[in-house]
Amino acid sequence: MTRFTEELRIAADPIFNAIFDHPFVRGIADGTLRKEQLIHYVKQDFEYLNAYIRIYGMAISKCDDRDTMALFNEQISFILHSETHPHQNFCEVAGVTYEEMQSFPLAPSAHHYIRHMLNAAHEGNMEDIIAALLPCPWTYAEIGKRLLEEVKPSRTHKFYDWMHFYGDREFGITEQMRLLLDKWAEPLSPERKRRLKEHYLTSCQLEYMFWDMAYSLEEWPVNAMKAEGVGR
Ligand SMILES: Cc1ncc(CN)c(N)n1
Repeated sequence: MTRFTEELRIAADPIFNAIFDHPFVRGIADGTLRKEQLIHYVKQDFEYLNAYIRIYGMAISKCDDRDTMALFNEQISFILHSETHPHQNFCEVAGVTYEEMQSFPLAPSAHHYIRHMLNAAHEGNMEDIIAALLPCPWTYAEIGKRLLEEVKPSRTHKFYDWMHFYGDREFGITEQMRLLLDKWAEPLSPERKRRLKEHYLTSCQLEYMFWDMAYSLEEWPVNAMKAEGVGR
């Protein structure tokens, strides 16, 4: 029998392919990203990962077993203490400090993505939360692995650390989340499974939009938020 999460991955294949071909991901491969694009990405991703941590916290509040609590707790720690490294890589290439990149208002696509995950967490159960969170590690694990295979970066490649960080690691958490989602989805009705697929595919689309936001330096249409420091 096909795993539920395998069905999700198959349905998302065109989105994964569009992400691999996106100019930001191509720019990591050939080292051609501009300073402003790296800066926009880090500012937005810092806020995105803060939200992701909070959503793990919401998931813990709905948990009734210690193993799952421990998994989410480890992941929070991983984001806080390790996922700073790929950000540092982008900051070094852009010639800025990480501290300067923190606490900026959200751009529209980052805002949309965070609100989508928060909605799933507020309105749904554990399986809704995992379905919305899963594309985050899964897409990056595949991007990292593909880039390592394609580029075979030498130590002097600008984004050597970024590629190794994601290419070497993220399949572990992806597989652990997949096992949970497969288990929780198994007894559910076709209607509920459709809803989970919708959460997952929407997050995949928003992963694409996040890359696009960073590449195009996306901002709100009227510049009235930045000056006020609002928009999170
Ligand atoms: C938007 C986004 N998606 C995924 C990842 C990888 N954890 C990330 N850092 N940022």
